[in-house]
Amino acid sequence: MITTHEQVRSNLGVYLVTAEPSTDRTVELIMAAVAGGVRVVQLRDKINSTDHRIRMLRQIVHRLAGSAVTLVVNDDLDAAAAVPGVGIHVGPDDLHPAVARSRLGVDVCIGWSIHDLDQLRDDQALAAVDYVAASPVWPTPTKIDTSTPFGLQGVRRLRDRLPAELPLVGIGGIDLGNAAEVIGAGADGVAVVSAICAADDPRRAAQDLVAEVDQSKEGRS
Ligand SMILES: Cc1ncc(COP(=O)(O)OP(=O)(O)O)c(N)n1
Ligand SMILES: Cc1nc(C(=O)O)sc1CCOP(=O)(O)O
Ligand SMILES: [Mg+2]
Repeated sequence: MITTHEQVRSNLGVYLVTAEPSTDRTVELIMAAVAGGVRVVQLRDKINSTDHRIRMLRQIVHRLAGSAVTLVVNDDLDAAAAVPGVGIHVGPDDLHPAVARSRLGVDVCIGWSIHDLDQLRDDQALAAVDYVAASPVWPTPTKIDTSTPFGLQGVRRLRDRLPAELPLVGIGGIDLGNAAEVIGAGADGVAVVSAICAADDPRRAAQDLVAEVDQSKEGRS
């Protein structure tokens, strides 16, 4: 039996977090990114309603049928619970990951943002999640209410202190020019919004990032 940690690890990686708000164009953007090699996707839309997110998730699940892509929704437990196969990403100011796990079961992916190393004392949270995110690695105009950036040294420290089996992704200010450094610091993947969503050719942007990340991971092993 493959655990969701192992599945998520094998799908990382480049992790697409969608730009807000979500529309039909978001679904096409996800398909382009997946065609470019992305295997983990988060629908992030804090503007629209749960009903809207559920409709978006159903469309995305339908279009991704038969693929092994990991799909999560940001923050919204009711939306995740309404659509089989959809997991959730939560931060320290959201519901606790153990609450999400008890509602969603063991077969979907649950991710958790780490804003500071003190959160590593929360054994229940670490036991409930399939990956953690270093949040943020660098400052980003895409989300301005972040905590103090980890930087590469912070990512290394976080990797050293995490349970070895728990995948780590970096998020915040990551693009083709610096993704390799985040992987070099010990991350298993990079999560991006603008590097794919703001690209003229999202499929090509995803492909280039995936190639860069894959090459950096090979160089590490
Ligand atoms: C992969 C990933 N990492 C971090 C975040 C940020 O989560 P959070 O701190 O809860 O902030 P919001 O996204 O809810 O504004 C994320 N969404 N995805
Ligand atoms: C959704 C999100 N969460 C962050 C965190 O630090 O927790 S940073 C972020 C946005 C990342 O956007 P971009 O790739 O354009 O920098
Ligand atoms: Mg959140």
